[in-house]
Amino acid sequence: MTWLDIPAGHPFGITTLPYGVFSTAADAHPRAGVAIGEHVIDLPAAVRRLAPELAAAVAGPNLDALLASGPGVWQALRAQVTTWLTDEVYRDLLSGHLVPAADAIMHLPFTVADYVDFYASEQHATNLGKMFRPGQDPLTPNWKHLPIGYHGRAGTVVVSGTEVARPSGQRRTPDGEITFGASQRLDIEAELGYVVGTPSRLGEPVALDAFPDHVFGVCLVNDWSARDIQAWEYVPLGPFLGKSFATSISPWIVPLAALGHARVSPPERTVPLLPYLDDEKAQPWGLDVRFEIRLNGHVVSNPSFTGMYWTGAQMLAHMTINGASLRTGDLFASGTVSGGSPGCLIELTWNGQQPLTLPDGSERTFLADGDEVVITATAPGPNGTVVGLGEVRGRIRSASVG
Ligand SMILES: O=C(O)/C=C/C(=O)CC(=O)CC(=O)O
Ligand SMILES: [Ca+2]
Ligand SMILES: [Mg+2]
Repeated sequence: MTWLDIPAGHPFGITTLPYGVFSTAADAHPRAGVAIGEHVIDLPAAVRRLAPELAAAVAGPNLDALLASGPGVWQALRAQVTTWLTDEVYRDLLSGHLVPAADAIMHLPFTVADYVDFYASEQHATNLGKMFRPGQDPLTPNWKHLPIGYHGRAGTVVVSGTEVARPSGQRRTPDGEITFGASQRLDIEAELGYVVGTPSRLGEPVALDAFPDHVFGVCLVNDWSARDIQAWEYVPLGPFLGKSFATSISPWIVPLAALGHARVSPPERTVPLLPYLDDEKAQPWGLDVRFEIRLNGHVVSNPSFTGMYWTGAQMLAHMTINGASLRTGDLFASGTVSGGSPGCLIELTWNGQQPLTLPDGSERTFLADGDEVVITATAPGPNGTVVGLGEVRGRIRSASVG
């Protein structure tokens, strides 16, 4: 129990303690913070006062130093923050370092090194296969042998709240004409992102059970996708400009330590896996995370992460099995989460053939200029608590070209 007044069931209760980067009107320096209820702990200031031995890990304008400091420091800092918030002794000292969350301006929390996007939902892969490759098996022959992924564009990862300009590019019309212009099929993709802290050495794969030694935590990802640009460009090298214009992430990174109660076994594997991916005897890294997607304030879908075929540990093991090294700040995303209900509009409207009707009477197949999408998610915490993953929000503005 914390001495702070937090409404029961708050997604940022004492069992969450996510890390982000904020500034305020009074102090414009971006710095690390921990969200607790309707407040943010000014972490560098609190640590200088209460745990100076950890000061180096929370210094600087972002979470880069904390990510690089490794699991020992991550555990020590989380234990400290928990003690400050639960032991009355710290009440007066810590109160001076609490900022109202409403005053916090959130920034991109870490320097994104490499960005990789996977394709780990069997439901999503099956549906997209049917739409993009009609007449073929929806799942490609490799799908159940390895987590398929591609390298994205790290420099266009933006923090929640950043406006997204509608991309322009080449499309092919149904009668085969090649045209240029603003995307007419702009979509969302609700995903879970994994944030790498501890780097690895070139030439040394990261085994399944080393996942928590390297991954600091998770965030929410909206991998904006221009389906018309994507459908024309993607053969044979995969997604390119249809997905590289912007990827939004939530401002709060929830540490893996907060997700202990959310861990579940992934679905039964119907195809035997090679040893480096075989997690049958390993600790399971499936996660019971429930998403909610709102379009202009209206809930349009509630996908569940729980049945994702591939786990984060398998994605990491696969990403490094060739000896590719990890850097602090690498971000890898799960791919669209479409368990139970879809995590993108192309599935929700079945390739634009079944428009959604919003409560204001307007219809949507894909996103219109001015539309705002908010993705939130929660996971179960200990003793019936809720661990919130916060939100990733973005509004579409009109194309600047075309
Ligand atoms: O099936 C395809 O050709 C492509 C599908 C996607 O758009 C996949 C993607 O970005 C990964 C994902 O989010 O699942
Ligand atoms: Ca994606
Ligand atoms: Mg993207």
